[in-house]
Amino acid sequence: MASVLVVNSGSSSFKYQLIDSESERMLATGLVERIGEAQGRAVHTVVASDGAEEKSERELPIADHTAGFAVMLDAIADLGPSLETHPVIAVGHRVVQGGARFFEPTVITDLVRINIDELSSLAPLHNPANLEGIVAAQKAFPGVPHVAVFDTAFHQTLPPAAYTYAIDAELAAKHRVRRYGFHGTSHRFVSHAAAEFLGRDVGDINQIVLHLGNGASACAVAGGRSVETSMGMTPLEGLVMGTRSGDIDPAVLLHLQRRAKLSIDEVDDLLNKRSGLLGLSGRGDMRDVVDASLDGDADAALALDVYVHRLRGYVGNYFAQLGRVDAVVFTAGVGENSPVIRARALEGLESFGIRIDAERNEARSRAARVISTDDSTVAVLVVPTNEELEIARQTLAVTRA
Ligand SMILES: Nc1ncnc2c1ncn2[C@@H]1O[C@H](COP(=O)(O)OP(=O)(O)O)[C@@H](O)[C@H]1O
Ligand SMILES: CC(=O)OP(=O)(O)O
Ligand SMILES: [Mg+2]
Repeated sequence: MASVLVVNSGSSSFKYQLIDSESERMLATGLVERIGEAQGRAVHTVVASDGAEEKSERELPIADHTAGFAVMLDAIADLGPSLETHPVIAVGHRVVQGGARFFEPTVITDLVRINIDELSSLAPLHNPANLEGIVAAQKAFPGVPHVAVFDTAFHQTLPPAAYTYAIDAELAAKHRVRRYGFHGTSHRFVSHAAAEFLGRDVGDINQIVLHLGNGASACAVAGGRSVETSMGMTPLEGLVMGTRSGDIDPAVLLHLQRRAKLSIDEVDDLLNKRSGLLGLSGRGDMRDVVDASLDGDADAALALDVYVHRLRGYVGNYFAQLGRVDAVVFTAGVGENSPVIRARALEGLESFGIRIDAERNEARSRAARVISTDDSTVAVLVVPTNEELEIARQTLAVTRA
């Protein structure tokens, strides 16, 4: 039974999944992290057909992504699954920025690699890392097609009114400054899964999808098409995130450069890596912020207030953009696991047709579920995302076409 390898590369880490190409079952998943540091770490989990998981962990220096792929291959050889029984027939890569060039999953040729590299200026934190993963994976699996699946692709349907920044039009066009939107693979997967759960045709309903992970974005999906989303030219715009500020008055950056004498790189680092929940509370992980707030930590409480305030603003905005909303859907780490954030995001919105059922919201489950009351006119759902499965599907679709 053939398999597809899905790779999601970050700057000093990559995550992977091996997925059976017929049954779509996850055969193994893993994480190689702290690449380039004195001590790296690799976690490999084999998933048996009954769902039982066997996890193993190694600490060792991992010089670069190529070395990381060798570590992954060793783990697979030592612990399974057997690549003789499950030969890898294609590799799917998450690529964050596809610009205005890539709207579809794309087989990676030399030219495509050059284009992804060239788009790095529009996603300086993500595309260089994605490319490193591609180069290393092509070395490790030379004989099979490699396919890039772009975070931006689902948002190709944004209307000009949603993707245009109100700045000098010529300058913007010259430097490709516009909103692209991200997390599209997740928004596509989740909006389709939500429609299926509701027994509705995705083309017939309007949804607000809230992808709340480390990175977070909201998406207004009308009839299966993205019509508005909260991330912009880069994944920095929009919601408050683990370490990213989200929306901010651009004049703040100018002020900090002039008055605090921060360099451009320091401002970049501040907004992307030292802001959001981390900047406000000293904690970037939502679980820690919620716990600290329950312990009476005032900074953590304010961080939550700011996070929820921004989120509610986007929900209201997208109600106005869509006119009619059939479902609000929570997904990703925070969206799937935090009843308190879900409740606070939508409390007091009865006049919008939203009523959360407290008991349903608190119930723990890994399956798609409804958390609104039966008389809520808008269905509120929790739908687990699965970007890797979506990437595997799109990868296979391209290679089979
Ligand atoms: N039970 C929980 N309550 C609140 N937040 C949670 C819970 N479980 C996970 N999270 C949060 O989810 C976030 C990670 O989401 P995830 O989608 O895995 O991120 P990413 O894929 O972007 O790395 C973290 O901030 C983590 O704290
Ligand atoms: C695009 C983006 O923000 O991705 P992530 O949430 O994985 O950081
Ligand atoms: Mg994620």
